[in-house]
Amino acid sequence: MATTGKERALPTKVAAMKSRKRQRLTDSTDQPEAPAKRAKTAQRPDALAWRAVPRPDRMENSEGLIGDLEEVEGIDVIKDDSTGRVTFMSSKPTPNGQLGNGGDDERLEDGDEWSGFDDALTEPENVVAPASTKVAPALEKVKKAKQKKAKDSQKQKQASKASTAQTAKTAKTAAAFDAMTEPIASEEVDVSAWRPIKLSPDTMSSLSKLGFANPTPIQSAAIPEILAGHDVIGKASTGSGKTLAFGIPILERFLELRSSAQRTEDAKAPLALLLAPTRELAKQLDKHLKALCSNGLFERPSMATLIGGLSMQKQQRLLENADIVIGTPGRLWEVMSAGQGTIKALKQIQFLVIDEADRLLSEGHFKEVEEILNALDRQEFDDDDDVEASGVNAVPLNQVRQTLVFSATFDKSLQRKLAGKGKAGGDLMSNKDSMEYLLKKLNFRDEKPKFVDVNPISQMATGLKEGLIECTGPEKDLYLYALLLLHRNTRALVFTNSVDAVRRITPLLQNLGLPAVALHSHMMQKARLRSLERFTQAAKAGTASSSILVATDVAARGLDIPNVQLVVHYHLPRAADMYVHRSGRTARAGQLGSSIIICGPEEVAGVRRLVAKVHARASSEEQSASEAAKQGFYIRTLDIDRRIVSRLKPRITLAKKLADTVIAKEKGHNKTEDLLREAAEELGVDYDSEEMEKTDNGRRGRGSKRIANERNARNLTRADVGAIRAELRALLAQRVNVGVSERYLTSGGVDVEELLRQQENGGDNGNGGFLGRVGVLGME
Ligand SMILES: Nc1ncnc2c1ncn2[C@@H]1O[C@H](COP(=O)(O)OP(=O)(O)OP(=O)(O)O)[C@@H](O)[C@H]1O
Repeated sequence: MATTGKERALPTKVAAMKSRKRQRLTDSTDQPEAPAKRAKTAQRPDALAWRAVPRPDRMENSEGLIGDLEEVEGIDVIKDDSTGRVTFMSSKPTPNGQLGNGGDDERLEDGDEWSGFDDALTEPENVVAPASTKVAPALEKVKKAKQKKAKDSQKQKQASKASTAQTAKTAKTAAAFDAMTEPIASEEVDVSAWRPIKLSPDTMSSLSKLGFANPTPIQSAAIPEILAGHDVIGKASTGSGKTLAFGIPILERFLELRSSAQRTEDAKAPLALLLAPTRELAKQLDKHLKALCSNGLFERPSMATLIGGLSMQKQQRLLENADIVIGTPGRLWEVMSAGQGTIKALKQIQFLVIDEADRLLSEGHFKEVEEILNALDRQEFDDDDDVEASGVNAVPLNQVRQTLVFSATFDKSLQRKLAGKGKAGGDLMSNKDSMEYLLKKLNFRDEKPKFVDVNPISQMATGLKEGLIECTGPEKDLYLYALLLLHRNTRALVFTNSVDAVRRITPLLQNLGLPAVALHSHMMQKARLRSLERFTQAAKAGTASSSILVATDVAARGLDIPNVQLVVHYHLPRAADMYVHRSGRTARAGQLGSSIIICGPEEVAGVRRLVAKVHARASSEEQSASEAAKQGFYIRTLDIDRRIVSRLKPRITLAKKLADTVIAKEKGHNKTEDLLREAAEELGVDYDSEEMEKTDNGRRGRGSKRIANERNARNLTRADVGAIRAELRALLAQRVNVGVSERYLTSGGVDVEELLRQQENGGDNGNGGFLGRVGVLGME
């Protein structure tokens, strides 16, 4: 194939890239023509209008090995399969300039490599589209031509059908996030309490429309420091408004630059870069900030949210014009390193925000975070602009930006150091994935960033009540059921430590007539969103119906789901900070909520220590756990009347049988797994940590018994299953006599809370016969 002189000079790798690109271009031949749109003539390749393009950032350090890159637009590459001959057909622009000129209408159609979320979720309607498309434009154009040609009448019909379904899906998926981030109020409120912070009238009016009458403590404390230009490390309890603590100053700076016309279209670089550990949290940041900016009369900042599952090209284009960039480290690094001039643009950011900082580390994102930070800090000069030679004193990049780090939890010893009370010295760089190391890498511009800790005594929300329920391992399901029955008409989040436990408990609760949905990391992204949507919709509706989300720790951090009143730790959290984050899904934004741990008798002492540690003062980090416990916080055991719980047992037994049947049949087809499982059983070892439910102190749990149950369940016939179902239905409709009066519990119809309220108000046996003061589970 003939090539341009320049192209011949390229190394093999780049030539191969081009050749791959062209190979893909030949696909256009299998689509019907759209003659009205173009007039084509065969051209010699070297006669095509090749145009130089900048090298992707990742290739910048190629030390001259890679020659110039070029691209060409508006051509079709036709390959004759029989001769292998390739012809380049140039396409003349149509009179309205729609083909090959990067016009708006084309942009609306591209980026169709949807894989995960819907486009509407990521393309903010206020984003001004880039004037020219720099990313692989030839490929883009031909793809669009291909789409246009493909619109024959039959396909059009299918497309319109699909698009209707897609629109519905888009709206639905978007709704899941909407629900998570719904502003608290939509009526304007008096915001005079914000005056001491000295915000602009635009921001004040936004806050008023959001219904946020008062700043939260972290907002009061952090915003002035950030506005004064300091680096800030912010710690505040879960649900306390940390997002706007950094979001408001970013908006303020945006408005300031806009009004002083410093931020012209020509010199536009992103103002802020926000890193979040998960896709859900990145989307949530996006929604919170949009909500803040959407109520004012000002022009909103453009936002680009870079997360996996979406078209890279589209994200790169969004980035070109973004004021605020939000991303998960993996995708952000991918986009940064493949982009052209992206790193250079991001070096100019004025704010770098690390949200849920400790989770970034626990999610194993450290390497990417490190790459991003290194790239942002690398000082670069034009080829002939050697610093030493020129004697130019460049402004260090970290001086250009403020760094803001936020979380609800920080390691206690780190907190002490940040607060200036820790021991000096120590090898900070030795523990490479520690928070301390991250903070070192962050290269703050202040010698000492401001550590804003608005809750040094407790990391827990003030409206949170905590308690524990003591029962043996095999009784956990029973007690969970009893607890959820007692909390009918509430939104409850049940946390487990394994995906398998979620898979088992969810159908178990559903069989018992409770509206449970599952959320874990092995679910497809769309299924995760669907679960969240079902849960949040119920939560948002605020109806009397209950709603239960059974989840792994994937849901533990940051998610702002409104109106969750109860968090249950079915398994003990693996670390103290996880207890804080899980419990933080309730009692948010000044509301009330309960967090209840279900644990075995042998675990109680450990649980008490864990909870006491969480409540212990940051300054007393060196004290022993028992000392911390003595300090005051003592998590109470909630008494549940065992006689009553035992009456629920037959229901649980049947519901478990049913759930086991479904699980066993699902697994039934996997012979290898069975063989491995049985072999492991014979050897008396765990087959898989997720398959074999363990007790939380690491001892072997009920795995063997469950395998036997599953085997039995697999052998059940359809008639057997039908009989169990009928038996369970009958049981669920029956009274569970509390032994004191004709009170009863069922899975439906009876409002247990009402029942117990009556008892509290002087009904027979004021103690309820079932639970001690159930309204707050004895936690008043
Ligand atoms: N000043 C305010 N007044 C009332 N509500 C607020 C205020 N600021 C934020 N909120 C609301 O409080 C809720 C919790 O805020 P946010 O998600 O920022 O908490 P967070 O501290 O980041 O929590 P987490 O640590 O769990 O991530 C949100 O729904 C938010 O809209």
